[in-house]
Amino acid sequence: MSDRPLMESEVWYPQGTVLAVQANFYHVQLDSNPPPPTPSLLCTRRTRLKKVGQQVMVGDRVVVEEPDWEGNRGAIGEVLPRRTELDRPPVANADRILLLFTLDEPSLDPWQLSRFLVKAESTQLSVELCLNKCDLVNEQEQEAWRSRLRQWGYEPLLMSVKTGSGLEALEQRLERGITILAGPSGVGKSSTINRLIPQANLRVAQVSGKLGRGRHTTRHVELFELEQGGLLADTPGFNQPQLTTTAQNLGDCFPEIRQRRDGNGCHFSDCRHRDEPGCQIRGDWERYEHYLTFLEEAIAQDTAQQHSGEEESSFKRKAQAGGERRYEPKLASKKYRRQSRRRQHQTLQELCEELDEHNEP
Ligand SMILES: Nc1nc2c(ncn2[C@@H]2O[C@H](COP(=O)(O)OP(=O)(O)OP(=O)(O)O)[C@@H](O)[C@H]2O)c(=O)[nH]1
Ligand SMILES: [Zn+2]
Repeated sequence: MSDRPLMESEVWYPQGTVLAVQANFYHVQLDSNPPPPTPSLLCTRRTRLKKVGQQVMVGDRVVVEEPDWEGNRGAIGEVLPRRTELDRPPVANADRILLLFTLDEPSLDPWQLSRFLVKAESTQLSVELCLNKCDLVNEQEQEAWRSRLRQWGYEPLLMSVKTGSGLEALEQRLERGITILAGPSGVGKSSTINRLIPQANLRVAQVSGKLGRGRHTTRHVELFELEQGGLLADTPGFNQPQLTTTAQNLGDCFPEIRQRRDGNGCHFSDCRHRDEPGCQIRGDWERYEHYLTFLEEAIAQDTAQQHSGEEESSFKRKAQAGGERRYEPKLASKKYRRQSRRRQHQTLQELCEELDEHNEP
């Protein structure tokens, strides 16, 4: 077997990660060989990938064929299977969302934070919470918030871009995989990126110039390499994210609920945790009030969606009259069913539409 000639398909090609997409070009950061700094190649996409409609996203793991080391060029011949996929911001293989907030300037609004957390949890990526500008508040206040947020199920990282405190710990939390940075306006997202990735400014400016648009549009996403490892994507600020989780899935977005139901579940598998007998979730925990409020929103949205679905389906029946009838299986609401991938896309899509609205003139 070892004597037979090497088939073309067995030739070793380098692999890498797509950091940015510009028109039909892909910036691919090659894996550790040769380290560091790992060369980045400007790649095109093989025609056969185009033919089968294989898209290449930022964050994709790809195989680069025929690398031209002198000219720093290559061609993407294969996209490896994605672990996760967000539609908008369009990022493949993201691992976590880093939510950045502040205790002061602007002061922390628990409801707003809760909304952001639920929205972030609804992507099913892991969620890191970071509180910036801790130079503006005293130790006591910091400690009070820390223990309060622990009750919510989060271990917040307090930091200050201004003094540099906490930045090392932040880098440690981000040193593996792909992180998506999000948070309301003015909390220091740009400052954080510029501090962690000094060359980000420069690269962003170049890309923006070519594309003729600012960096704060969700259609342009770029991954920045952190010095300690890990990749960071920036998303623009937005103020009140619209919650799009179904009533059934809302509980999944609260660590307090996930934790409480790990013991004995509620008596009813579709318990909404309001006034049902045998509920294990209802009770004296701070964000229970948030849960109830968001639940009302979710129920209203579910109902609105159901109505529009009914209209749509009666239209379809008419359109198909006399033709072939198709029955689609309905998914029964299972206890704690995780959101489908489609749902995940919708959620992010909505998130991004809000971002666009907020940022584009
Ligand atoms: N005191 C203090 N101010 C900070 C700190 N980090 C950032 N700032 C200030 O906060 C303001 C907002 O910072 P940005 O980095 O622009 O915030 P952003 O989150 O990118 O804001 P958007 O672009 O609106 O989304 C700036 O005036 C920063 O100088 C900090 O750690 N301490
Ligand atoms: Zn319950």
